[in-house]
Amino acid sequence: MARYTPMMEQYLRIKAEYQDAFLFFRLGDFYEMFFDDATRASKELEITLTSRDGGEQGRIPMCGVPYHAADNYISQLVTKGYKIAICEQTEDPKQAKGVVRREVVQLITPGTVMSDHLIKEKENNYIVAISEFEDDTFALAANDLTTGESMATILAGDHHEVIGELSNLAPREVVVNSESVELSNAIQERMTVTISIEDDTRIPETLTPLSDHIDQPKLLHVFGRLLQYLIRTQKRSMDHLQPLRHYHISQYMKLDVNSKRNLELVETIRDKKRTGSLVWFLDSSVTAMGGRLLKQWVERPLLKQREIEKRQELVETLMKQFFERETIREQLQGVYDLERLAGKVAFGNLNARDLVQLRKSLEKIPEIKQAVSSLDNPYAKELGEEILPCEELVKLLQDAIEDNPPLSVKEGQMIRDGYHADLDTYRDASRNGKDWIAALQMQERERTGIKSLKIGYNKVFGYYIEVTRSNLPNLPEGRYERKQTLSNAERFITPELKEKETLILEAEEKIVDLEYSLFANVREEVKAFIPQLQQLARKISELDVLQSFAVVSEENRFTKPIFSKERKVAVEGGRHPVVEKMLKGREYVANDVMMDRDREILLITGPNMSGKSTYMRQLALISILGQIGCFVPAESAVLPVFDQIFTRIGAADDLAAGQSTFMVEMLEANYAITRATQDSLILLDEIGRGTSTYDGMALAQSIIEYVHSEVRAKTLFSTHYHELTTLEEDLDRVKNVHVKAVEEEGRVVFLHRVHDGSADKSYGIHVAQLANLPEPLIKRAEAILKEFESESDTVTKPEVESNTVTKEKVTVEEEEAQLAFFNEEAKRKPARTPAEKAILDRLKSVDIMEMTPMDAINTLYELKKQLKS
Ligand SMILES: Nc1ncnc2c1ncn2[C@@H]1O[C@H](COP(=O)(O)OP(=O)(O)OP(=O)(O)O)[C@@H](O)[C@H]1O
Repeated sequence: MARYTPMMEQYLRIKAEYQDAFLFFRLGDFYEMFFDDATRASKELEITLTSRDGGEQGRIPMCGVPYHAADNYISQLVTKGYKIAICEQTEDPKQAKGVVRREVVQLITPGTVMSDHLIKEKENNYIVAISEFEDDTFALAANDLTTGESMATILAGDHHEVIGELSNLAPREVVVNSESVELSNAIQERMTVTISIEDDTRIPETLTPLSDHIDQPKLLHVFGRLLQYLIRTQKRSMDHLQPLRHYHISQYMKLDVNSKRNLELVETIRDKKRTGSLVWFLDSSVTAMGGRLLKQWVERPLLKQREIEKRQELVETLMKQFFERETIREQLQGVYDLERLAGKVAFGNLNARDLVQLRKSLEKIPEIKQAVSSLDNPYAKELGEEILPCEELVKLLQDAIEDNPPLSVKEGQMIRDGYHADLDTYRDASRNGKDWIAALQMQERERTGIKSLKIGYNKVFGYYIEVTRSNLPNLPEGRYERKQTLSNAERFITPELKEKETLILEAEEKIVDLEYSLFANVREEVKAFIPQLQQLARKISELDVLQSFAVVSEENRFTKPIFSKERKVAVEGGRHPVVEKMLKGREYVANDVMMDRDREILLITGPNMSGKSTYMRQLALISILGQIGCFVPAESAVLPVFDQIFTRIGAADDLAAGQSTFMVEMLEANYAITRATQDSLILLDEIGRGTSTYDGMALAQSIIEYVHSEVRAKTLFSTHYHELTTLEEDLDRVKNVHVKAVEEEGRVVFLHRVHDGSADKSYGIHVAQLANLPEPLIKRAEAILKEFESESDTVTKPEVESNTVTKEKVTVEEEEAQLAFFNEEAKRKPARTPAEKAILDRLKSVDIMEMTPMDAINTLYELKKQLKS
């Protein structure tokens, strides 16, 4: 059998265990990759592919990266979703018999990265494990390795539920059972995430304290999977893991994936950026921890009125007590990321500078505690009591660690004088030695009369006496032994200098070694404080988010909403905070939203670009802001506590995507109407526009009827089917509102103001008139419209179903109605002149989504010309 070299055999043995990762195989100063890994890595990282003798098998592909630059390459691969197994030499090559022993010391995966430049400051980096159970339930456990936070929940339902919750956590990696193929596929269809397998679900013995308080087998099952995976990949201590927190999604407002996306809560739809999202708008947090918690809160609005009001009241206090708030903000500026520092302590990869940061952060705490406690609010007092300054730790760090230590922990200069007796002795020796050398330099200058003589030090030759070439004749014979020749100077050593050098260097070596071990001890001692630091981090983040709410509410003239149990919305002068901010100078037109038992469904009409979607989103955002405890952008607001918010809001790109969009539209509408309750808010934007007019209109109407009689959720429904506005007459709780636009000096001006009643029907024609379309064409359009109107009153709109509408009934009757639609439509096609027909055909064929404004003007110009000819 053909064999590889012994080292390649070792490589293959190790690689067999890490099939799904790039194996970084340490060889001297390089990490090498071989075979397929090498071919793929050379492409991904754009590094040269070479080859190496593999033994009897001939040459094998190879590429490598220097170990000191490996971080950068690892980052690139991890960002692309790959895993990297780091395989080190685990014995001294000089002592090794045969091939040096090598082992994988860590598996770096997208969900477990710790390196600073791979994790976002204000975002968690979750890894999520999932377990599927036979009773159609799922358990999810999430962990952020950088902060040590762990939480788990149980979900009932289908993959949709799982994906919904995953979208909240936005993990980079999901760990499942090897048999969960369907689930993995469903997840990968909806999100970019690395899927990993872990079949072992036993809680590792050393980590049982993390879940001692949990008795639900499903949670333990999934947490076991998560921990097993972490242990397998990290292979190092994880002392900072926090006890598992069991959370229930029923405690929070439900926001499905679409709604979060449509409402741009954490990122914008178009370019997936944080800038322009609600989180971005709200973020006046000072610390990175606060930023992370803010995002968590935005994604999980509360349901318990008392909890909401608790936050709200503290925000109000913080707004009133400006001085205390400013003190808190100022002190928070100096607080570093305690949570992630705690993570670094646990992994042992922090340096003395991190400890200085930790000390400085902790030194800010007493003043923060003081300022919080002095706020006139019970929640603040509670926080004040819970914020504990870790004095013992501060003392330890103050005594032990220098103010400006170097980055490296192997160069000394980290430990303060007076912290350790032996260290002080060595330092004295070294310092005295150095004084002695300074004195020697003086002596030698006097003795030889050479003013430029100096004593220096370098790593290779140690201490030396340097004399420039021109002064050499003045140097006495005998005592000076030549050490090194430079171009214009000579370096010498004397026996006494040699002797002192040994003393000094020995002392320095001892200093560096001792400092390192003292530092390591301090780091170990800090470990004991991890739970306290984490608790402190939690409280500080909470405070930071609340002060952020206060700042944003004040800066943007927000008001405190009142929550009412009457299922009533009364927003006066409401605004969409992000759109308003984006208007930059142009005035945002505030609008009221009034909904109650008689106004459950608002049917919104108005021309394109008039502000229908903004109006709808505005209510959703006001509700979310209210339920996370922030003030809201309105003059006054009475709100119900919504249990869920559903949205179906089309984007421009949806329009271009055509038919498949219609399917998505129907799926989303279905999702909303089947899950919504009386306490939910539904936003449906131009439902039906993805299909042909009558189809779409029929569906839109039946959806409204269904929501009206069966669901009874508060619903905002925007539509361009003007025919639907007559529903107001037939359905008690449907009301028309419209957004107005007017003509001013021959131009359309959008007023963005919402009024009761339906929009002016001939609006489109009006716009055409403004666009200077030929008079005969406009006249003709008005005539056709009239014709439509008289017919639509008798035929086009099917009778409204009674309150007892059921799905089956709708289908049968609607079929008949639709048939009538089409027959009538065929009959009433007005006669057109050939010129008109040509123009209409041309109009039909243009794809507006593909046009530039210039194209559009040109086309219009040609059409006009055509008409005249
Ligand atoms: N109340 C308002 N005050 C000021 N400007 C507004 C207001 N509402 C909307 N706008 C501006 O008008 C633009 C269009 O608004 P929006 O997308 O809500 O219109 P729309 O009626 O839903 O349009 P379409 O029917 O094309 O989807 C917004 O991007 C914003 O710049």
